[in-house]
Amino acid sequence: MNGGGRQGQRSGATAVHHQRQYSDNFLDSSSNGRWLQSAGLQHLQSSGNSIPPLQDYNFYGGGGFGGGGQGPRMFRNAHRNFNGASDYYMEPSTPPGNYRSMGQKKSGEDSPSDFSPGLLDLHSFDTELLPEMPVSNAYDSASMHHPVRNRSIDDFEPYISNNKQIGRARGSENNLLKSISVDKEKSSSVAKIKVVVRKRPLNKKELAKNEVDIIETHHNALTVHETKLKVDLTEYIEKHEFVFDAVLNEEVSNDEVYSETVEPIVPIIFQRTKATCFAYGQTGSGKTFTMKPLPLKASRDILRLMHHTYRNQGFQLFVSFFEIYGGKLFDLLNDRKKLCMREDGKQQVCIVGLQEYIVSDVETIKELIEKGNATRSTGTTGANEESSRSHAILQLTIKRSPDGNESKPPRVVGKLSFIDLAGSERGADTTDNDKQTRMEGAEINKSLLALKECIRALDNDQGHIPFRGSKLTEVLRDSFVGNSRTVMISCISPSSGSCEHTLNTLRYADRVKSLSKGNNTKKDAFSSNFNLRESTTIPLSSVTASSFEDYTADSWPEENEDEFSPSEEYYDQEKPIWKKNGKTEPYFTAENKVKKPNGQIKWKDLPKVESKVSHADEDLNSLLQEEEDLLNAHRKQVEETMNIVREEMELLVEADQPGNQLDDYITRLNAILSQKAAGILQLQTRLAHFQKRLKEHNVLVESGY
Ligand SMILES: Nc1ncnc2c1ncn2[C@@H]1O[C@H](COP(=O)(O)OP(=O)(O)OP(=O)(O)O)[C@@H](O)[C@H]1O
Repeated sequence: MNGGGRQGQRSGATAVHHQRQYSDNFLDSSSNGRWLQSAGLQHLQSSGNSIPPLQDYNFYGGGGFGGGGQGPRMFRNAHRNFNGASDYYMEPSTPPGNYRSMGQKKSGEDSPSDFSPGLLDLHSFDTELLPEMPVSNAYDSASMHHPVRNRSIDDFEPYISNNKQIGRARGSENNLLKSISVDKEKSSSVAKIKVVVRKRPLNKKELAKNEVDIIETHHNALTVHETKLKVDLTEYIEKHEFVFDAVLNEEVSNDEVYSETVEPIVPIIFQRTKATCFAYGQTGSGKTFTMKPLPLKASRDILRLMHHTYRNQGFQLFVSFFEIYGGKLFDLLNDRKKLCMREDGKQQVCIVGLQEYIVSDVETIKELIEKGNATRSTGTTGANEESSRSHAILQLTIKRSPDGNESKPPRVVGKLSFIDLAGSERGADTTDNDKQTRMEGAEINKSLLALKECIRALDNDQGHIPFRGSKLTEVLRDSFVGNSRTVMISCISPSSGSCEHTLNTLRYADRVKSLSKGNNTKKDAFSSNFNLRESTTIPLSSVTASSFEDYTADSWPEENEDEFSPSEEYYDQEKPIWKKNGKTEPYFTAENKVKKPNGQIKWKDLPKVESKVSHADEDLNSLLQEEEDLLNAHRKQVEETMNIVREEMELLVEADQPGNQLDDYITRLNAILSQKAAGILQLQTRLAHFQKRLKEHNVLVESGY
């Protein structure tokens, strides 16, 4: 998680050792601010604006949701004032307040609602009166469960009118309201899973190390330019191409990120849907920077809807905020009270004791978010000075009393969850870290591994999805099943030094993308996995370090739309392998003369019998092309397998701590690898067959047939 401005502690933040300090300094998200920031000159940025724009994440202080800013970090390693393994799991700093266990529920009140459960379903609480909660001394402004004040949209105006982007805010409001009133049904057309990639700018550290930007973005696609070494140690560039639902480059503001990701799903949560937005990526890639402003922007839109479109319909908005740290749950709005996660009889996840606050204005939500962020666990990693060491989950829940009868306890209508995942680090990056950080890393990697297992299981249409592998996956369960919407924001660093991490993140994102509705056929899923039309070999000497764009324009071969797709070939092995645009074609036709991926033809390999039979060239070329495509598919298989092995091994090594049950993972990994090995063997057999045919063909041509 990113360090935020922390020059003065806000009055609302209770001063406990793990809390962050805040300042109202912020970096303008205007292009000027961004320029200064990316140039490492943020200290030159004016901090005199006392009322920053609502949409500026930096207004909300330090890291975590709503935080930001670049001020000096006063509390480094905030959660590490203790040493040694025995102190690893931090206990809540205050005793439980109004703790109410599942067992205390009155029987018969657990009536099922007629809507689908939300993430971290709180049905057990929704169907009974919410507990009376004390108003925190340190947090008076956030009145808990006070009646909705029924503020109208006009209540927001004074705040917004101070905002230099008022026009934009109103525009956005109009868009939102219009889109809902015109067609509520449209909400059902929002993609079930949307995968967005966000690239951050190079940071000071990377620039100082002369690292270059290796990510080229274009619309919803991006290309990673990976520098590799041949066996003779000459360098070449390998291109990896990916396509996602959206690709946001370093120029894109947090406002635009919101419009692209969360804004479209806000109206849906009034339609009995649960939605989740989570950020994934290596440590320091920009997850917190991206996630922080989203909940506040979303709650502003939710409140607008409640005050306009759904005025007087009895909707209420609740906020809760907790973290998963060291495999345990802590309430970030209740002095890190330790929470229990339980499954009810309907396999719905409940978080027992989680404090919810009823809110009716943006200010209160902002303060709650600040409070939660201040309480969140952070530490320093090799790649990020102030890294999120926990998964933070902020939930906005809409509830309503059944039949509009306010004497009845409100029930969940919909829920929007924001998950800022802790950053993953490879074992290789963690050598400088202390024991505490390494253990945190192990726990984080274990949960990310479990998440990956779930995604893989869903991808493979496995009957059993191992959601119970970690607390994180239990929490995320509802994001992937049932009536839900999920937005995954994959954050990537542009730097050459992070290439391997970036490719891992993008492959992970690609896997999640393949779960998306309308995109979930095996073929699509796997062809998306094979978006990696890599392996364009180019001498590095001809590439200027900073300008891949120029290089692409001038020297790189055009992508051929008709290019053979090895993915289809491999995963659809019952069909003939020669396919163009999805159509099967005969092996030996003149039309099959397809450019090689690198635009070259290996004429020197061709036998010297060309002119005797006119169509022999074409046949031969087709055969050679087929052979080459097979080789490419084979190479990709091997590479993919190696990537899986490397990735998994790193995660396994990191997660291999006493108490972690890794047998399951290892068994599953073995199964995956066996499957891959079988695929490779099959390709090798086919390749041998082709080589035999090629030989026969040469014999025929040489003998004049
Ligand atoms: N799009 C961006 N534009 C400008 N700066 C960015 C952007 N994304 C991230 N940064 C900066 O990069 C640094 C790391 O970002 P951040 O803390 O969000 O990473 P993270 O992925 O949350 O890391 P961790 O997982 O370790 O918590 C911060 O200084 C942040 O301000």
